Amino acid sequence: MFFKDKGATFSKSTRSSMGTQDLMPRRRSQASLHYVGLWDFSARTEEEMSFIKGDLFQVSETCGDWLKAHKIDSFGRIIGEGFIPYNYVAKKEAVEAQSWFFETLSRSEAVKKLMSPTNTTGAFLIRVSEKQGFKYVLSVRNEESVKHFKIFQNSHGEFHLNTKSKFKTLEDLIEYYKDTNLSDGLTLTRPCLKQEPVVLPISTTDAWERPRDEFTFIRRLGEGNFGEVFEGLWRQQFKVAIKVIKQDFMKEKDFQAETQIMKTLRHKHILSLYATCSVGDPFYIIMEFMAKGNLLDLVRGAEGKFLEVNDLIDMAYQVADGMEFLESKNYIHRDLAARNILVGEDYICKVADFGMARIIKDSFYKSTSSYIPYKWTAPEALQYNYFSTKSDVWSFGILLYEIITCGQIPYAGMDNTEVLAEVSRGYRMPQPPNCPNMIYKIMSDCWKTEPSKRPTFQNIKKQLGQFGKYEATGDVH
Ligand SMILES: Nc1ncnc2c1ncn2[C@@H]1O[C@H](COP(=O)(O)OP(=O)(O)OP(=O)(O)O)[C@@H](O)[C@H]1O
Repeated sequence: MFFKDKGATFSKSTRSSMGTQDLMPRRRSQASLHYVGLWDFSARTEEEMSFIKGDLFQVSETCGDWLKAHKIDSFGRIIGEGFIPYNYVAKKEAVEAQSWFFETLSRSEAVKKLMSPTNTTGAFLIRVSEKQGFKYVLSVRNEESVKHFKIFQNSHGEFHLNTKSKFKTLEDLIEYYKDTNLSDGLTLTRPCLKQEPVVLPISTTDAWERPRDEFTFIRRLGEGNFGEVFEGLWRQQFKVAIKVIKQDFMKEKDFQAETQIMKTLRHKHILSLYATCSVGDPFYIIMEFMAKGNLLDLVRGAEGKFLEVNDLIDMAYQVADGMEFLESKNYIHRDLAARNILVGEDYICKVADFGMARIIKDSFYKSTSSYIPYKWTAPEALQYNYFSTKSDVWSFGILLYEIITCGQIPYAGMDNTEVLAEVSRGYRMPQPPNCPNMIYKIMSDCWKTEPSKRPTFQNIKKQLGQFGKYEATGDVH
């Protein structure tokens, strides 16, 4: 039993199951931090704790996606304890608890959220920017478009859009621009509506290896070299993607080890792996479902025609963000390409299919040339099987080419053998029409023969982050 008595410690089994998430970077002691519930949450197990919006908590520890917390009343007395999902709460009195604060959100995600039919002109949100020189961006709906304003912070900690009007807090800035013209008569009205976050059906104590009968197949989404992918439901309630891999292709002994690592790689721009079914044939890999499918089909299709260069670069930025994370974990993808980037609602892009190369039998992956993505693979990887983060950087250059050309096949008209021969002789694809010089420069740097001369993903992300149009208000900063 857990949490029946106030002050009870977590049971051994709970702790050991948390151990699977110990590798996650988020686990740390959080003694006495106060949190507030943003949504109602119903506990599904004894370890979890139900709460309603507005409830207060003291969080003592973070364990992956869960917080170990005490519920407190307005006098600070403990009235309950258990695990709560991190995305249902925020630090009290912190900007995170505000309805208009959306944390790290890319430009295209902000646009999609604000353009949803539930919002009208003046709907706004504040998002965190990783770009240099400013920390926050104010994104505001203006009829059928969205305007983005940089929020600067001076050495006194004051926030401002221009040099005239400065504010102690972001709340003050928002109140001011509810009555004051931002640009062209635009003022702030209501915060952009937030969607309730999703909680995994898996609890803190469940194992990652799941019985097959927990999954129902809905429809086939596509087929790759090593199996099919289906949209499905987990325990009849939670939408997932199920990758079905035939055992013939699978290096069984590496499967558990590799998927174990993949499960710990949690990042906004990395596709989440939820569970596996590896008892019997075929194997299932249960993943996050991405409503808009793969990036290559998206940029080639009808929606691609409406995407502007800024939107395309924003997608590349998101991929670079995910890859920077894998780079920081020294994790090599080996098959980075637009077909392996998946796109969700709000155009969020996530790097997928990482680690697959390691769980597919070498006889299929290496010696069968039709499975080798020649046009995406760095020369040293093709010739000497030398894969590294820098060979991923090479592939990113090709992916950037695919994105900016809305899905053209790289090295058009050349077959695999010609590509290898030409690239080894120093040939590189020319600058595509409509490709900004700075983007072509990044591509060319990714394709340097000497791997160490190629940029890091951290650097690529920084360069891509320089792009983006911002509005000016009043006295331009
Ligand atoms: N998590 C997911 N959510 C939504 N659609 C997905 C998901 N995973 C895959 N798909 C769809 O299924 C298709 C096939 O995926 P799969 O990973 O098997 O093949 P691939 O990436 O095209 O090729 P391969 O992995 O064999 O090199 C994808 O192109 C994509 O459109």
